[in-house]
Amino acid sequence: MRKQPLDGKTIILRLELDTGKAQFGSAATAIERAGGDIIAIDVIHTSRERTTRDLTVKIAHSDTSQRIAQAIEELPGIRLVNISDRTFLLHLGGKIAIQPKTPIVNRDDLSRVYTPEVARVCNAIHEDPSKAFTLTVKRNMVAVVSDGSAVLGLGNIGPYAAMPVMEGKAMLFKQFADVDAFPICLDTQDTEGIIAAVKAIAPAFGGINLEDIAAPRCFEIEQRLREELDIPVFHDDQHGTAVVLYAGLLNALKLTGRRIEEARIVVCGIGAAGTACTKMLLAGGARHVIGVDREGILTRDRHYPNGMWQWYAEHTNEERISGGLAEALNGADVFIGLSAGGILKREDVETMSASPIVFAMANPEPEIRPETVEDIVGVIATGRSDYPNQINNVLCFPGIFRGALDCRASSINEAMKLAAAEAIASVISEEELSQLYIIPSVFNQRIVDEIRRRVIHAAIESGVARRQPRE
Ligand SMILES: NC(=O)C1=CN([C@@H]2O[C@H](COP(=O)(O)OP(=O)(O)OC[C@H]3O[C@@H](n4cnc5c(N)ncnc54)[C@H](O)[C@@H]3O)[C@@H](O)[C@H]2O)C=CC1
Ligand SMILES: CC(=O)C(=O)O
Ligand SMILES: [Mg+2]
Repeated sequence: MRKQPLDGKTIILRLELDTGKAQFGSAATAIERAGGDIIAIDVIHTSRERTTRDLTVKIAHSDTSQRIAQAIEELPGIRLVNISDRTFLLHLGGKIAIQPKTPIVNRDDLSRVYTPEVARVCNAIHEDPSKAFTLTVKRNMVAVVSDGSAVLGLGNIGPYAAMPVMEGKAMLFKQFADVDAFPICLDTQDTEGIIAAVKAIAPAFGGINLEDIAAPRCFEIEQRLREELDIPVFHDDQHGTAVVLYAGLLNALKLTGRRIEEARIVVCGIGAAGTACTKMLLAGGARHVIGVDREGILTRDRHYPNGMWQWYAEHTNEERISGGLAEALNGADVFIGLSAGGILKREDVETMSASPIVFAMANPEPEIRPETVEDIVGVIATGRSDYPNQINNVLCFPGIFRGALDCRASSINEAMKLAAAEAIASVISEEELSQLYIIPSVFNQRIVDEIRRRVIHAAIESGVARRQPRE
């Protein structure tokens, strides 16, 4: 079985028990019957009338916690105050913090980090704004900007609900590439409003990572910001995803003995990620790409009000195949899913060519679970950490920004993206390449350095580097 087992989840139940009415033993029995394994009990508060206890319970499946909650609700004199799981506990108070680099222990320190001495530094930057890169956090700071309109595959959940994802991205930047990143979730979904807000905050940042902004507005926002700012602006869902997908596909094609020029490729979900991935595939030589969205296959026989779809229809599906996902998949070699969870069925995969490549990249739920088709596919990958072959933009954005910041690039261009894709693919040697290992793990220590090195080289060669960093 290829699926890596999910560790049993630990939840913490806070129970309030009325003295006299409630029996703790009945709660313990109900929890065990519902599938929970009590591993610790803490008394939080006790009085004559009631007792509050925290029960740490191991569960094997996510739906067990709901069953436990229902079972407890039926017990007299016992109230379930809340259920927290370790994931929620980990999010308490957010996941990142800002730390000063030097302590302030006396007035002299205070005078230098703040007024009056800081004024000399301000004046130096006023005289030469490029000094902001050396004398402020700008040099190593990236804004992770979202409007909450296409958060993972959860859709338009808004800026507050988007924060945990953006904080997570900021953590990954720091953890993997020592880039200081800050989550900025904007309370506007207006294109001009987003552009204005990002331009207004740009002085503090050396780069802008746009995240989870829905198509088609993400295209204009990115293009305008690229034109109007002199720091890299990178829409991660487009380009980070495309870079990693391309790297993974190069290896999967090699493994299954296919050539990109001949492979019949179906891209499902023609939004931010699907569009950028297609552009990268076309630039890499793919000639038989078909795009499918909710309304079916995109074809040049139709006119689309969405300009990007119009472009897409004109540059793909030369054979003018029409219909839905089933028609597109018939005989296809590759499925690339960037759409929604669970939409691909085993019967669909059975109509593809022998040993097809299936990249089900929707998050958090892939288009199809690997265990459903692992016996009939050549390669399967998802965007998740709990399966082998994780195709996720986290493999790209830390390293590509590390490189761009270190050479103070004014933008992240096509040459740098291609360099990043080649860097990722190169981390796996011919001997290592296998069905379960077409893409390196995010924990592979070589990835960020390899991407950084090649991206800096590409930036210098293509003339966007403003500084030659030391190796
Ligand atoms: N693994 C990875 O690294 C990444 C995965 N993703 C995932 O890809 C998905 C799309 O992300 P974005 O492009 O940013 O969103 P988006 O909102 O820009 O695009 C999604 C597209 O999928 C289409 N779609 C939805 N349901 C569909 C269905 N049943 N059949 C066909 N098309 C359908 C939508 O109409 C839309 O055009 C999300 O689940 C996201 O989590 C996105 C970026 C990176
Ligand atoms: C991975 C990612 O950026 C997404 O699913 O939106
Ligand atoms: Mg994203």
